[in-house]
Amino acid sequence: AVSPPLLIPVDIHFPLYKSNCNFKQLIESLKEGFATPSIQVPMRHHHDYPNPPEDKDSTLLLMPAFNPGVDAGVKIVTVSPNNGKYNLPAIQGTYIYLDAHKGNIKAILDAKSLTTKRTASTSALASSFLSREDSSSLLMIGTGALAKNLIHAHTSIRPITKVYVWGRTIEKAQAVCDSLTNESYSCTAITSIEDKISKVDIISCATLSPTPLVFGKWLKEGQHLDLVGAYKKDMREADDDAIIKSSVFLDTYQGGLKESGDIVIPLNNGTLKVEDIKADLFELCNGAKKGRTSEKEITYFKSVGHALEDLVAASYFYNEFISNK
Ligand SMILES: NC(=O)C1=CN([C@@H]2O[C@H](COP(=O)(O)OP(=O)(O)OC[C@H]3O[C@@H](n4cnc5c(N)ncnc54)[C@H](OP(=O)(O)O)[C@@H]3O)[C@@H](O)[C@H]2O)C=CC1
Ligand SMILES: O=C(O)C1=NCCCC1
Repeated sequence: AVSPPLLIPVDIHFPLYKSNCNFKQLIESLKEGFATPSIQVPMRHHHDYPNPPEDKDSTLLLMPAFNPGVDAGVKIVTVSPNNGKYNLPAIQGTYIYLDAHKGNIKAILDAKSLTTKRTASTSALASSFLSREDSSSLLMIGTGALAKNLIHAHTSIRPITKVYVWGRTIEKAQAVCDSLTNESYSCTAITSIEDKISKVDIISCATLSPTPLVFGKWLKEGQHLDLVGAYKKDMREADDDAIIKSSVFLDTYQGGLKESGDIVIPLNNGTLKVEDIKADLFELCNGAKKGRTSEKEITYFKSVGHALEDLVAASYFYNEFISNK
């Protein structure tokens, strides 16, 4: 008898992500994914656990998703919020990408890179529905692993000519700008959010801040706010006034309504009602609901991350790997 072929999973690491991420294509794949009803995503496990050597809890996320007959996967990531002081990323982990028919493991992917690419692309997908089409300036708040990817993703879908970066230290903001060479936009490190925030079209915020950095009093008509950090109920990046002035959208109702202080705090204090939330990405991508409806509207997009994004991105990078072998 002939034994079945040994299926050896491929190992996908940082260099492939770096050289093979076409944001426009990944954004389009995510749009198709959010409009594909067969993909199933159970509520993720979100466990906060004490981290005695630090003064802050860490978080463990277990994120499965499956597209029956096609593929499946599960991400295991930790968030260690004090890692900046050890020069380590806050998000680390692994993604196991599976064949959904026979169950074999097709690939093991580095989850830090997978997460930065898919999260940035998801923000840009939301922006494609929510920001003004003529948006020409972007303020990036945060200088971590996501910052550069968010800049690449946002600039891939809008005619942005000016990017500003704010971080807790100007050196880190400058380092983000220095890493963006030969781009079609200028990049300027800034020392005060307040100085620039009212003058830009898109504001993207990806930090570990427990308290708001974006205040509604600074927001102007027509702006789009992209909030990526605040992954726990006691964290937030924007205040109640930002909610009051905006049309609110979520990545998904499943996680968005439960996990982030940017939504849970205003829901609990009565500033926001569930029925005020305009749409999530499933509804925007399948055409059930509209995004921006006027030039003057301020749009507020809050993401916490969803396993569908990981499955779609794992499939994208797996196919890139196979076609570049
Ligand atoms: N919505 C989603 O789908 C996802 C969300 N995330 C979240 O996005 C955020 C950014 O992720 P990532 O870039 O990978 O993380 P990094 O650890 O690489 O970077 C964190 C950034 O946050 C800054 N920061 C930390 N504390 C504060 C504070 N109190 N005020 C202002 N800035 C602060 C850090 O500044 P400094 O360098 O000075 O410490 C750094 O710029 C995290 O909260 C993460 O959990 C991540 C993945 C997916
Ligand atoms: O992968 C995700 O999704 C994450 N969401 C919130 C914080 C860390 C990672």
